[in-house]
Amino acid sequence: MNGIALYGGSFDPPHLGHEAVVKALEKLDFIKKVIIMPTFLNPFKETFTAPAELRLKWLKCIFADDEKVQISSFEVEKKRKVPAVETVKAMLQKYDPIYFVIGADNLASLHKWYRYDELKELVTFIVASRNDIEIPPNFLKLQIGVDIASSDLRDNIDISKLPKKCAQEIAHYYKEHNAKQN
Ligand SMILES: Nc1ncnc2c1ncn2[C@@H]1O[C@H](COP(=O)(O)OP(=O)(O)OP(=O)(O)O)[C@@H](O)[C@H]1O
Ligand SMILES: O=C(O)c1ccc[n+]([C@@H]2O[C@H](COP(=O)([O-])O)[C@@H](O)[C@H]2O)c1
Repeated sequence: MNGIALYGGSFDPPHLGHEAVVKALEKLDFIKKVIIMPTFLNPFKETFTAPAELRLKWLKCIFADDEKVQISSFEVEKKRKVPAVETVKAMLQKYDPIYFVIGADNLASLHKWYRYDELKELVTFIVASRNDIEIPPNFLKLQIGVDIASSDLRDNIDISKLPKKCAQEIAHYYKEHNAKQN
């Protein structure tokens, strides 16, 4: 079976940092496909700004011409918080091995993820560098140097930090739904 990178995230909104992670993954010769998995809601979060269906649509638009990328609606369709271990078990029915991709900021809470001891036996983690956070040597490291965060964009949308495709639509949505401005 083929090895895939499973890249989960809120993508609220998707930005150039996410695109850089995907492009870097595509350069790895052991990755045949990148599956982007937008959350309905991150298990550790209580809210989102853009609804899941919209975030899913934007990701499909951004990566429409990228044959190595697939956007999965698996978690969005569940309409609830889905722990990574549940998604991974479902994806393992079709793909093996699975490389689970996270940004380095997620390392601090990784041990608190639902059934982490089980999850870590099922996948190999690839950790994208971010903000000089140290990545322990037992993780595969992906060098990314894009200092952009969705939380900043939700506060202050900046079209130059969004992937070109669909940038106008995404920017328009966050301008309309910015809690700080409204
Ligand atoms: N600029 C970046 N460089 C490297 N990894 C990133 C970057 N932005 C996001 N990631 C990683 O991609 C995944 C999805 O990110 P997410 O959708 O949460 O965006 P975010 O910018 O981290 O959002 P927020 O600011 O709300 O935390 C996470 O694992 C995150 O750590
Ligand atoms: O499984 C868990 O308990 C768990 C807890 C927190 C985050 N995650 C996953 O981490 C990924 C990144 O989330 P985010 O919100 O930082 O983009 C996403 O796929 C989440 O479902 C998973």
